[in-house]
Amino acid sequence: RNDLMTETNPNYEFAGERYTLKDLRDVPREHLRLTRALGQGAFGEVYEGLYKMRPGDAVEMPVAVKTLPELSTLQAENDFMLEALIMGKFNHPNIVHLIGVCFDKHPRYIVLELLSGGDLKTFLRESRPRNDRPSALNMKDLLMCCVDVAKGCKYLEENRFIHRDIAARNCLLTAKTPGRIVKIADFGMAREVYMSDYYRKGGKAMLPIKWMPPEAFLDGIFTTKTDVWSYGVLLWEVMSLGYMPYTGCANRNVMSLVVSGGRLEPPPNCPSLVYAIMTSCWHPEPPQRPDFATILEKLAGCLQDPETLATPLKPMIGLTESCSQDA
Ligand SMILES: C[C@@H](Oc1cc(-c2cccc(S(C)(=O)=O)c2)cnc1N)c1cc(F)ccc1N1NC=CN1
Repeated sequence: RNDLMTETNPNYEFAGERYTLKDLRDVPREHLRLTRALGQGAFGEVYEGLYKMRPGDAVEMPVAVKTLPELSTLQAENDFMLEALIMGKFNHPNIVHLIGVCFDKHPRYIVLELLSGGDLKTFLRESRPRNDRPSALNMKDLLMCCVDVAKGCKYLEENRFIHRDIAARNCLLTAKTPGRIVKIADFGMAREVYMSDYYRKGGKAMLPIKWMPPEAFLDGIFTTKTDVWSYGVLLWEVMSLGYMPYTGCANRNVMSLVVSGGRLEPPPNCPSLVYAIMTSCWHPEPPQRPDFATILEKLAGCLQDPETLATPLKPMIGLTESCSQDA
């Protein structure tokens, strides 16, 4: 544990305080049982598991375990540790809870609360109305998901933390059934699960271009208003029930489209009040974009508008190509 702290010694500043690894709860490896693989994460496999809180306990707590493979670079080790430090500092109902870490030896583990509803993008795609089954979701369900994510984003904004990768793929649900809560659950510029959403620009880090504002992909400028832009794209993902934004467009086409003022079209049946929030998040001038407190007020307005709530959900049938076809 200490050998990892020497070279780069990733101290972590959050809300004006400094933290290091010793602030994270140590989970004894022998109290952890990995049960099944959930999927490939950015670092290594992610497992579902059971954690015996106290040795004598009969009950075991379901957890998700991110693993770091033994053969990892020091950079990966530190990124992994930093992600644990980041998550360990947050304390909000709409942000995934870090239970602890096992960093005493390889493979290193990050132990998280298990959100058994799975990720938001998958949930939306599974919830699309089919002829044999009208959608199990209504407009209010969708808006409540958006409210949960906005509350998590507001907490990050208040703590001056820039997420850089707000997207449906990085949000999880406590359950698929009503009463579900959505949490922001990945802080590693996650290259989880949806590898294709990321774009390698100039060989540097993979970038989620379709969720980024111009000042970010042109000049590498990231502020809380970057997350506001991404949140607007997440709103579009939710209202389209999990479509890939700018469907069929290559990332470089999206960059030129967005720079020249092009924007995502409203998903079919998207209430105008909701589309208005999206477009306000996509203002070319970052300061002109709303903050998350304002976004929450606008969403509350949508939830009080009968016409908006009464809007039926319809899956995207014929998607209009929103980007120029030329290379
Ligand atoms: C790291 C991983 O964390 C979790 C995944 C699932 C989870 C993910 C998928 C399905 C189910 S389940 C048991 O409900 O079928 C639970 C449940 N809880 C977690 N804390 C994660 C966080 C995200 F924000 C997005 C995707 C993933 N992954 N990583 C690998 C697969 N998903």
